[in-house]
Amino acid sequence: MALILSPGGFPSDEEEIAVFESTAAELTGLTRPRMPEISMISPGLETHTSRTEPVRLDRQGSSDEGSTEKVKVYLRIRPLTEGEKAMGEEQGCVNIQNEETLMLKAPKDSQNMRTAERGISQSMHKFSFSKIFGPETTQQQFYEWTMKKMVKDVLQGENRLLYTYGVTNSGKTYTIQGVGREAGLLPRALVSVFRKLQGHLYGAMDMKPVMYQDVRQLNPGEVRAEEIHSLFAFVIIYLCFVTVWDSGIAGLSATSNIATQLEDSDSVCLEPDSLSHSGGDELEEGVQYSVWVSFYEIYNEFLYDLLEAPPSLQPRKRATLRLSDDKQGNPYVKDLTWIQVRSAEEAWRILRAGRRNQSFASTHLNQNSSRSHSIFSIRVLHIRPEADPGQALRISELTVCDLAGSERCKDQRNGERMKEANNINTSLHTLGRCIAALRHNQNNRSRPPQVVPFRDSKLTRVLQGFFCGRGSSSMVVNINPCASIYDETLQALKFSAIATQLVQGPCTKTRVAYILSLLREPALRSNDSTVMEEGDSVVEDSDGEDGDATMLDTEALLQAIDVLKREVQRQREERETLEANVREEVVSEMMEVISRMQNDFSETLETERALMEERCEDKINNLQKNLKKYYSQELEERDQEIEALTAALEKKKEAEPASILVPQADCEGPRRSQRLAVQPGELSRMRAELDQCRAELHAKTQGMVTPRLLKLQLTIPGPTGALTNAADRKLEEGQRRLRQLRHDLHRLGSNLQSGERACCRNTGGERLRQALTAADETLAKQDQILVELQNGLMLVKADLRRKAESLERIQAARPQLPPSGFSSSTATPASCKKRGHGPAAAPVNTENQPPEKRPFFQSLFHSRTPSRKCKTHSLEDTHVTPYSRILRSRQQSPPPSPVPTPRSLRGKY
Ligand SMILES: Nc1ncnc2c1ncn2[C@@H]1O[C@H](COP(=O)(O)OP(=O)(O)OP(=O)(O)O)[C@@H](O)[C@H]1O
Repeated sequence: MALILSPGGFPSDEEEIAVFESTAAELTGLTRPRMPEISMISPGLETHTSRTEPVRLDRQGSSDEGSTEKVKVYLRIRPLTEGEKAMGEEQGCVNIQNEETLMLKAPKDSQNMRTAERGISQSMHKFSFSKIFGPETTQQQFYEWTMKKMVKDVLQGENRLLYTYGVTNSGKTYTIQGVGREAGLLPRALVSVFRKLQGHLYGAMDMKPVMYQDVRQLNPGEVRAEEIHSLFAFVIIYLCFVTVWDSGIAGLSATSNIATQLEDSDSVCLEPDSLSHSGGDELEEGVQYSVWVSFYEIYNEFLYDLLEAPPSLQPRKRATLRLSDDKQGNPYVKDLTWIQVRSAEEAWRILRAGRRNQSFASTHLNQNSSRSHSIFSIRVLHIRPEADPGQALRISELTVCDLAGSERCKDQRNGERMKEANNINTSLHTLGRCIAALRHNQNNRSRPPQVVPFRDSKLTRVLQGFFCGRGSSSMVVNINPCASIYDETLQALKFSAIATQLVQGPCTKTRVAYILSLLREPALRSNDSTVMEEGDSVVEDSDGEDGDATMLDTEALLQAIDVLKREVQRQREERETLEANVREEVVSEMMEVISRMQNDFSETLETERALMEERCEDKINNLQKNLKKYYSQELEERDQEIEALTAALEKKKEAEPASILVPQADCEGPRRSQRLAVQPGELSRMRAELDQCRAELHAKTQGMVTPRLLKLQLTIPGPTGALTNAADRKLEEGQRRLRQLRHDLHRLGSNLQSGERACCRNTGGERLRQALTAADETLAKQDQILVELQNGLMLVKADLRRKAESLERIQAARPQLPPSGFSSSTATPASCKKRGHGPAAAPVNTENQPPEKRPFFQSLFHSRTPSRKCKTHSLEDTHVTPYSRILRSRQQSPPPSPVPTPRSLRGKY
């Protein structure tokens, strides 16, 4: 935690947005949103006492306490010490403008100034108080203004609370207890009380305050025990027995040292002269007073009795006290020690003895810092011994609470101090929240009240009664004008600003008047004629609003109770009806709101949907437009390309001699060229491969022709068997190469197919596909022809073998003939001419060759078209189309090689 908790739950400086003026501080949102807690204290009216039951007494209010009177908040500024001045703490940050107004000006090194420089908060703050007391104010002056009237009120039967609040080392303890001859408020109040009660003290000890604010009639045994207890306590006090208590938390050494210091230095002088004499003129005639005191502290959210007598001399762990509620739900400290005192000195000594048990410690700001909230109470029993012996008329109380100083947790170097500071700040914070909630409820009476979080800390729980009608409270704010603790001082003043807005809780007198008015109400009495009649007499006896309930007789009071019960019942029913109506209204309003929200939501949804649809449509239209544009551009480009290719093809066609083109190739050429042009890279590669194939095919064809011719030449003169075998080998090799070529051709066909596919996607694919199918069919036909040619070849080979055999036989028959006669290149031209077909064709062969086989053999190497047979071989190599060349290469492939069927090829397309 970096900064001290703001007790009132105020926003930090960073959150401030305007000049802070205490009287205008708004305190909304400080309480938790839960159902209201019933915190009003019912005063009760019982006056009958029994000897065993606790007695509930009424608290009579004074005439000057109205329900609209603001809570008194006094500001006291302590003087700077010489040391502090020397350290430059005097920077004029605290300025008294007049008796009620204080101006704070942030010193340059303060957090407030830093935030002010950033424009987040203001550096000047104005606060209003009931009265401001400067550093020069004496203890006597301060008492006169603050406590004197409270003492008077208490003796008249009222309950009063005075508590000090401020940063540590700001002078709270000094104000309450004083130092040396500078007696504080409490010793002065004690002196004043006993002076006023001089001659009016009740001597017996048979009545004792118990619980919340009851009186217990003691039996003789209890009286004796009480006397022994008091005597024991006094013995301890008078012997100045220094009992060292171990709080179990704070540690021994600090406590014992402080106790010694108190004993040595903190001897407040109760000088009679210091108090202006005031007799007991205002006291009731015939009433005697019994004065009891108690002293306890709240340390780390535990309650410790500071007047508990030690059972042994050994230090021991202190017992904690419990908080309990009486039947009416009023909180009280259970088993708290109450000691009857007969003089101010006795009371003062008890206070001093209790202080030895209090938790003090040395902090960096205060060497003798109170680490707990200490609460000293004086209860006065008002007794009429003659008129009503053994009964207390009423009980009143003066409580003085010295709150522990708030301090920044981060300043604590010790872990225990840190824990203490945390608890102190938390309880002070809760006190601030309670005050804020009370103020909110007072300012907004028409609205349901906020929950006042009294139960959130022990401190607020024990002080709850003073804020809820048990009595009135006053607050003393102590500040230290040191510049170094300016930020903490500012927070303390903000907290006090809330209290200045608080109105005192309704006094008891108002309630009595209310009860009496109920008895006078004819409407209430109409249901019960008896009550009305008897109530009339009550009304006659009563003195309007100022009437005293104690003046009524028992019967009247019983009837009043009945009336009140009915009134309670009526109010309860009214409230239930009101609640039901409110709930109904809330529900209907909520339903309206929900339906309105639903409609709004549907409208919004509809609008959103329309908007989305519109956007989507726009997007689709844009997309369509773009696609259309893109594809039309693409098509245009393709068309242009096709046109260009067609033009180029036609041009080429015109340039090429038409005679060398096969019809199929003629019709297919341009289309294929178109495809090739579409895929220039791929098709040029294929074209190159085709050319290569063509070259190879040509070479093979030559290779095949040559062996055959050679064979024909050699069959006649040479050993025909060897030549035939060599020719066969060559033929087989040629066939193998042909197969390879066929395979290559097939691959090329696949490539062409993929190229065509790519081409067909964007161009007239269907037409191309049809053309290819037609080409395939042509290919198939050519294959068929090829097969036939293969068969023919086989026949030729067989014929050749036969011829070779006959040649051998002839040679065998004519051994004188030279064997090289036919094979020599110098063979007689006559013999050659006889054959009519060049040197390769032997006359025997020609004669033995079946006449129909020759065209077949020739067709193996030439076009089948008779009109083109006249074309030379050189033209075949240079001018035939690639497709016709491929076809021819297929025709030359041997029969065993797999021939692709038209069906299988078609399937590929
Ligand atoms: N009005 C004053 N005139 C002279 N001295 C004062 C005055 N107020 C306080 N002092 C001195 O200031 C010092 C701190 O005062 P005190 O112990 O009362 O502070 P405190 O607020 O009770 O601190 P803590 O909360 O830590 O207990 C003491 O030495 C006290 O004597």
